[in-house]
Amino acid sequence: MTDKPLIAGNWKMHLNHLEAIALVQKIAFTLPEKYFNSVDVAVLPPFTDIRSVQTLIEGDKLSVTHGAQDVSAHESGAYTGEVSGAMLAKLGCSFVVVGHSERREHHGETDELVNAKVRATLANGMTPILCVGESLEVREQNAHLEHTTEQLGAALKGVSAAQAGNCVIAYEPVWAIGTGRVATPADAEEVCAALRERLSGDYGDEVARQVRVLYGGSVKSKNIGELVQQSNIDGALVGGASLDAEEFTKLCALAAGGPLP
Ligand SMILES: O=C(CO)COP(=O)(O)O
Repeated sequence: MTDKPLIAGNWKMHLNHLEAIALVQKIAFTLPEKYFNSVDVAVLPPFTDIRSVQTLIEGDKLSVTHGAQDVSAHESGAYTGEVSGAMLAKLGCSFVVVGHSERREHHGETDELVNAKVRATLANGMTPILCVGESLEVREQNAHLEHTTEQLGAALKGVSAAQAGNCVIAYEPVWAIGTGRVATPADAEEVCAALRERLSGDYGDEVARQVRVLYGGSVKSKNIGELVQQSNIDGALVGGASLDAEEFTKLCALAAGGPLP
């Protein structure tokens, strides 16, 4: 519903810090400055790359923003292997992906933990990119709207209207992630509209309008155009296609309304 879409590249567990620098440089080199008036572009590298990406972006005053793929629910302390919100904020992160289905599935993240991570992100002045999405089984039972809106409600428990307005929601159907099987624009729009309606019910129309709702799952340059034309889709969370500078910049340019760089 916002005028300016957000295209966020979730690199997942790919690229070391040197490869990360090369990719951000290629993106910034390929995408002329004027595109950034019409699209926000973010990269979400692994933790080990963030400092290098920050140094490059700040040093060269690039218009690309950056974030992280996860955060600890704890402020600090004896939590071996975890990274706190304060540490990420100090690295200039604007965004943190929270509740990605890969973390829910492989790391047993519950709605309660996702909620704690949303709050940890907000408490440190960053924007959560809160992921929700149904499995194929849930979709086949036609329970996808209920499932995703309940995930949203649970993740935002205790979050104020002002904080909710500063969240990004990403609808990522699990069956569309990394499979090449993109949701149809109509299917994606149906869920994104339901998520916005839930936000409106919980926080009012103004907050619901303010929040960017993204679609994620096999987004490529060939399907981004139709997706961002949907009235409730404000951009995309891109996995595989975000690792290829040419494909990713093409996708960003198309989200900005073109022409191709
Ligand atoms: O999980 C995703 C982004 O967070 C989507 O991944 P793909 O674009 O590779 O399907």
